[in-house]
Amino acid sequence: MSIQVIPPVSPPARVDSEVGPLRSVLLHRPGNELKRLTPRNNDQLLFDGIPWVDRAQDEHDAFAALLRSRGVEVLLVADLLTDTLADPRARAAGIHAAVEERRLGLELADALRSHLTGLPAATLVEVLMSGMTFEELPASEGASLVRRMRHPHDFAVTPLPNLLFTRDSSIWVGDRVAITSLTMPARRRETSITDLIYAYHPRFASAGRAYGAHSAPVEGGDVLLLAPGVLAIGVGERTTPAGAESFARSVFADGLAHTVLAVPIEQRRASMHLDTVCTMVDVDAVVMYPAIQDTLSAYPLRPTGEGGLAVAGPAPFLTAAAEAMGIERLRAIDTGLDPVTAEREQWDDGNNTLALAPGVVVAYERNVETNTRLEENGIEVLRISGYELGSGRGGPRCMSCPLSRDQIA
Ligand SMILES: NC(=[NH2+])NCCC[C@H](N)C(=O)O
Repeated sequence: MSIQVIPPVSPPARVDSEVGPLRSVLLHRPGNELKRLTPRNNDQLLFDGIPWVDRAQDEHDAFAALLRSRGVEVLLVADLLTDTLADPRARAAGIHAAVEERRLGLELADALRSHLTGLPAATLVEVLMSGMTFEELPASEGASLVRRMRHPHDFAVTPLPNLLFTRDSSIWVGDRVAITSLTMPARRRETSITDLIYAYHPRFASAGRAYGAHSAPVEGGDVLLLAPGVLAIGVGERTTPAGAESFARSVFADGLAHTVLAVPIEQRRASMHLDTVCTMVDVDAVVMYPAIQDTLSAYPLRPTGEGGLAVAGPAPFLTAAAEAMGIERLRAIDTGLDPVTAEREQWDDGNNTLALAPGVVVAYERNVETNTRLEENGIEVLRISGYELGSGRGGPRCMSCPLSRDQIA
């Protein structure tokens, strides 16, 4: 008698909330792109330090292992991108996005394109993620003025160290994926990679798109799916008011939401995204940076019958959110910290938790006080170390893009 092996079925891509049991997630294991960081370029590349890459990889592997041990399927960007580049259209598009003719000049851009076209998929993936210096270009390519005048260590293809933060470059809302529009020049090309994966990887062949080819800036770290049909969008250093407005229009037009709360956040690095100051830890609870708890506000946006947008508020965030979610109260778990500890732990992404299920979150272990208060409030905290990962200013939520969550019962 033969035993039939039934292959594991991938859960369908669909995300309706921040806390529904997590089934599948997109991560990026940091690689050689982090080795491009130097004290001269780290500010521009949005890192606050120079990570020890091997250790960052170990920490990331432990994060992925924790998720797997909890039954979450972990997909990695590099693997998906390698499969994706088997399609010649994907290769051409990836190369097109990586070669900046304006910076390289016609001569060198042509030479670089033909060089990249000839590379095997695995090497091309490496170049698309880690970039390429002028020195690394084969000597035969492009005897251009640009090449002669640039420093050998300058980048012919810029590296993408922030790929690690998969949260920001695509977002699932319901059964559709939105490719975001990233604000900072150092990150813009990341969306060409997510775009290719969702367009050409067989796994996502049937995925519908949200937010079309809009260009007003919206980053995934600013978008919280508070409840099915209710989104909060932070507006600050990254997502602009125009971005929040056009994202709202688009999710309304697609019937993916009935309310979007536009939430002003301070325009500074410490609070670059809404998820740096507030993340959901349960169906009716958030962990929030205490300093903003009383002042955070929201402009509720709703569709009008004729395809327009009604803008209300501003109203206190917690009240507006609870009303839109149809619950009596959205609890902001009081981490009860003194202002200095709160500020230190917020900086280290203490408020940036990833929910694996209602009341179960992944958090950086270093934020001892915040984690203790979460536990005192009945939240299960799964700790990971992030001493090296954290130098990019991102925690467990930033480093993960949920592809599939179960509905909340
Ligand atoms: N969702 C987030 N909070 N992402 C953090 C992104 C950090 C990254 N270095 C940046 O500045 O863009």
